[in-house]
This record gives sequence, C-alpha cells and structure tokens, in this order.
Amino acid sequence: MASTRIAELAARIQLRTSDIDSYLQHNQLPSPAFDEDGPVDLNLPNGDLSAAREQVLDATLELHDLLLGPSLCLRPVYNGLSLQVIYKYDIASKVPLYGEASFADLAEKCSLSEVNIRRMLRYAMVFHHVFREPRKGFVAHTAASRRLAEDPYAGAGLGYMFDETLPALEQFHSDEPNKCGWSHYHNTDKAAWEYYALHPDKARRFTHAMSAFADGHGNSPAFLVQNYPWNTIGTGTVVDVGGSKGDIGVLLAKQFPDLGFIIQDLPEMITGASDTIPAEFKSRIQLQAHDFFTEQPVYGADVYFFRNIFHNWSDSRAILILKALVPALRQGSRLVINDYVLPEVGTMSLTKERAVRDMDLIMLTLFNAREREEADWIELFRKADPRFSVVRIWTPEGATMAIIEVLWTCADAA
Ligand SMILES: C[S@@+](CC[C@H](N)C(=O)[O-])C[C@H]1O[C@@H](n2cnc3c(N)ncnc32)[C@H](O)[C@@H]1O
Repeated sequence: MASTRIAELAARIQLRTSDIDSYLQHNQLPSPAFDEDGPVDLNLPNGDLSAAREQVLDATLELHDLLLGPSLCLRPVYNGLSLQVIYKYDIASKVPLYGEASFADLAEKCSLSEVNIRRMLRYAMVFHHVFREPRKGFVAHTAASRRLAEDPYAGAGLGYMFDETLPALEQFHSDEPNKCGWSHYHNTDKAAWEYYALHPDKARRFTHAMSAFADGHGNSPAFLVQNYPWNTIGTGTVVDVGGSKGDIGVLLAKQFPDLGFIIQDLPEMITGASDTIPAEFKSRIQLQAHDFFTEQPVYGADVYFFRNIFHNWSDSRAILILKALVPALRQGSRLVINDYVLPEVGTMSLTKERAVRDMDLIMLTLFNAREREEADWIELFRKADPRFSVVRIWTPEGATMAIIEVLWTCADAA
C-alpha cells in the first residue's frame, strides 16, 4: 500500500518521540506528565533533541489539522476566557499545593458563582491541562497550575498576554504607536511605553512577562549567547539599548568575563533594576536611563545591541532610533540585533513559523509595528543611513530569532 501523508506523519512522531524518550530514560529524567508533581519543562538540550521535539510538535499539529479537516480548520480554535479568569482571580494560589479545594470554596473566595467557577475550571482542565478534578466537585493542581501558583513570572506572562496582546481591533491603518488596537482597548491616546510610565504596576508586569517568555521554545537567549562571536570584542563595551532589567547582560557577562555592559532603558523601567544584577557582575554592568529616540550618550562603544526592540516599532519610528545612534558611532562600531526575521513561506518548521507570524500580529495589535523579512531589514538600514552596512543576517540552528550584524562604515563619523 502506498504511503500517505498521515501515515508518514504518524511514523515520524513515533520515531522522534522514541529518541526523546530514550534520552529522558537514559538520563533518569522525568517523563512529561501533567501530574501536579510532573516537570513544568522538558529541559531538553539544544541540538538534535530539541529538533526532535520540534519535529514531533510539527507533525502532531499537521496530523491533528489533517484529521480535523478543512471545514473545522475554519473555526476559531482558542477561547482564552478560562485562563483569563484563573489569572484575574489568582485561582492557582487559592488551591492548596498537593491538596484540594471545592468549587464552592473557590466560588466564595473569588466572589463568583459556583456555576461559573466550575465551567471555567473544567474548560481549563480539558483545553489547557490547568487543574484537575480528582473527585467530583473538588479541584487539585496539575504541573501547569502548580507553575502558576509557584512562579509569579508565569502569572505575569499570562496576564500580559490576555490584557494587552489579544485585543486586536480594527485600528491598523496607522503607523503611530498610540493609534493601535492596544491604545483603543485601553482608551488612551498614549503609546504603551508612555502608559507604562504612568502605571508602574503594568510596567512591572511587562518586565516580569519578558522574563517568563525568555525561556520560550526556540527563543532562549542561549542561542544568542552561543551563536554570536562575542569573544571577538575582546575587552570592549556592549551597550544594550532597551535592555530592560539587564537579564541578557548578566547572561553574557557570565560567559564573557572581559566584556563590559551598559544597559539602557527608560527611567521607569531601569529604576530598581540594579537589585536584580548579581553582586559579582555589578562592576561590569552599569545601568543607564536613556530614551533611544534621543542622541545616544555612549560614544564609540564596540557594540550597540538591540534585542526585541525594532519589532516594537513601525518603519518610520525604527529609522528615528537608528538616526539617534549615528552621532555616537565610530568607524567599525557594530550593531548586533536579535529579533525575528519573517521566513519565506514554508522554509521554517511549522511550530516556529506559527510563533513568528503570531508575534507579527501581536506587534500590530500592541504598537502598529511589524516583524520584517530579510529584505525589509536591509531596506530599513538603507533608509536610515547608507553608511550602515548589513554584514550578515542568520537564524542559528534551532532558534526562532535571528541575529543581524551591521557595521558602521564611515571614518568621519564622530
Ligand atoms: C520588548 S522589550 C525588550 C527588552 C530586552 N531587550 C529583551 O530582549 O528582553 C522592549 C524594551 O524597550 C524599552 N523601551 C521602549 N521605549 C523606549 C525608549 N524610548 N527608550 C529606551 N527604551 C525603550 C522598553 O522599556 C522595554 O524594556
């Protein structure tokens, strides 16, 4: 009998799952499970096993959609209300770890009706493996709900995604960051970053959400640390522009003991950030308040590094950020950018392509901004200043985010 697509996919799932299973068993690591004491992450090493995981995820997604059939693929697949309620009422912390709570108890604690608590949690159980019902009417944790109870960053990630990235409204005809779906939903004429300056609780949740997402599949900062030749900078200085609270600077400082770092961000983001820099790195990591639309105050650094920055801005704004950098550049200064590059259709794994295209629409909702294809990046630098020379754009094996290296090529630049 001729092989069919569904049979091929099923065979691939079996083969590559068995590679993962053998690795976990050989290293006496726990097998994936949703049980309350199950692992919240697989912790597979980068390389072949991460690739195996991605192949299985891709094959199961495709098999799932094929068996669903084209008509059902037209249905909205996701109703986030149950997770939104779990976040808003902090239900994970109201269920005792390794114990139980009744629907009635939870309803009372959340001031919600028992009917609504029950329908929300039962939805989350079947769609998200968040909570379980070990006996009728009682709720206990799974590994996923336990993570929400134990890790405040996981909650920040969920709340941020629901409150800020989902309201995709019809306002995408402008490139102004204060006329987007997000600002419409928040009933404000301020762009998100200005709004955060006035709402420190939201600013804090944003930085915590970024930390929660940093370990996401395919966008681990390890890809950046391992795949850019940082050692060629010697004892130089890296300015991390829009570096939030310095997580990436710390990771790089650990690996490259000769490098110094200046982490720049808006004053309200950088305030208090020094508390999270471990004492051993404080002499090599400075924090500096700086608005990247104003002239760059650090002259002649070896590298100006931008991670997850340009995708937050429309082309007209991204060009302003680049122009504000120009007065500080000297011949040979490098820009290193860690951001997404939209793939040619079908050249990336389905899992990664979904993640990147998802991010593209999130950027539209939040900021009227965009992810860019390789040619868009090259055009962006050309329009900002022809003295920017794009040296290389590449996506390291296994990564979702690309690395873009750009050289400043004018000897006269101050
Ligand atoms: C998506 S986050 C990326 C943070 C960090 N680079 C990372 O990859 O984890 C964007 C950062 O840009 C900062 N930002 C926004 N507007 C800025 C401005 N005008 N000047 C400096 N930083 C700004 C935000 O505060 C935020 O920390």
